[in-house]
Amino acid sequence: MVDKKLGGAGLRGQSAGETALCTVGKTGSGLTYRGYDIKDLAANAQFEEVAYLLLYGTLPTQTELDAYKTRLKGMRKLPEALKTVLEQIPSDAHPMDVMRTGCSMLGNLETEATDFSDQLDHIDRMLATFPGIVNYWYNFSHNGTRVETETDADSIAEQFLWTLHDKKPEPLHVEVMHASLILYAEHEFNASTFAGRVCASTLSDIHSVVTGAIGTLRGPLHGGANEAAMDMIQQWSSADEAEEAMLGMLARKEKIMGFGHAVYRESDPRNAIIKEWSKKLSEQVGDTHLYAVSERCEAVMWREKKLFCNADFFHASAYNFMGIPTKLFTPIFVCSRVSGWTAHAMEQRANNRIIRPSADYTGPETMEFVAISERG
Ligand SMILES: CC(=O)SCCNC(=O)CCNC(=O)[C@H](O)C(C)(C)COP(=O)(O)OP(=O)(O)OC[C@H]1O[C@@H](n2cnc3c(N)ncnc32)[C@H](O)[C@@H]1OP(=O)(O)O
Ligand SMILES: O=C([O-])CC(=O)C(=O)O
Repeated sequence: MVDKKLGGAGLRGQSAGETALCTVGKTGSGLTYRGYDIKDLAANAQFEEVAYLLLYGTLPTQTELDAYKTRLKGMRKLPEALKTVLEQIPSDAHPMDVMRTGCSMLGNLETEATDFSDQLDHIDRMLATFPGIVNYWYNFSHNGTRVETETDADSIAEQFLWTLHDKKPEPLHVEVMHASLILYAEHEFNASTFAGRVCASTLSDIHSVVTGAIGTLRGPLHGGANEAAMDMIQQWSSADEAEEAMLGMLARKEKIMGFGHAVYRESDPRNAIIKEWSKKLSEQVGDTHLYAVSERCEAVMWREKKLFCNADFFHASAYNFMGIPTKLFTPIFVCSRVSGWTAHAMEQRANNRIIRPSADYTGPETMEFVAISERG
């Protein structure tokens, strides 16, 4: 991975526009949001501070943060028509599809003005409702209960866990969720953000931007990797078993989810942070093997392939230790990244030209048209 080639297919390494929101790998393995190092943000900030930074341009003062959190708290109620739709979605649906539908339905009920003058209201509403949307559906379809989304939770981090388990979560878990949401909030021109920016560049509405981005994040090569990593590591009951299985996967040239990155060359700075939280949670729950398995996977991938854990890998064990069902992992990513997606949409709108690149044609040269009756 150290000699990663930045070129060729996938627009790798090519600039596709400007942003003032984020740098990825500018200093090798660094990540900054509006100039602030991810390590400082994850260690010291709440997720709402980071969302405010991305959406409103500066870190909030204490008064601004308090007002912002109060505003978001007041926006958690789900419209009855949205609840009705969520209740129709079967329990075996993928929660990312639920998020996609939930976002789209919200856009039908609360449509953005065509001059975008209320864009921030809709963005804040999505931030406030997304945890409730996925967990309302989850609880209804899995437990037959209609969970209250207007909770007393102090933050989006707490709101996610509260609406999932229908009770006030423990402080350590809320702290981990803040860090996790901060780590996932923004990442320059990643696939889902780029999809969102393409949509925004057509002057489409903010719910279409986010719906498209959710569909793009869903895939296992992007946000879906945290779930795929969990499915993989939970098969193994010891580090030795994990190592043997991984060597087999590598020999068969299988992709190992949660490793590698399109931009970083040597490490993903988010990994060390979530890994530390995973370790702490592992000790808290008395885990006997999952963290050890994860660490061995990391060592084997580096030793064999010089591939490193990306943000997703240790998120898998961390979320698992907090009792979060695997299929809800990527929706948490949505609850966070909606801040980055929409900050990019606003940035695109503020200086817009439709995104429409060219293609290198590889099809046949001029063909003579043959009438349908004469085709063999
Ligand atoms: C939050 C996020 O979205 S982070 C990304 C989450 N996605 C994953 O974890 C999925 C697994 N990882 C991958 O598929 C890739 O590493 C990606 C999609 C993240 C990046 O893709 P690319 O930029 O095309 O990868 P890159 O050019 O570094 O690949 C170099 C080589 O390493 C291999 N490689 C890269 N990642 C992996 C992996 N996880 N497992 C096995 N081999 C891998 C590639 O197949 C390629 O081999 P080749 O030269 O023989 O074809
Ligand atoms: O930047 C990317 O390609 C993927 C990624 O890590 C992210 O979106 O967080």
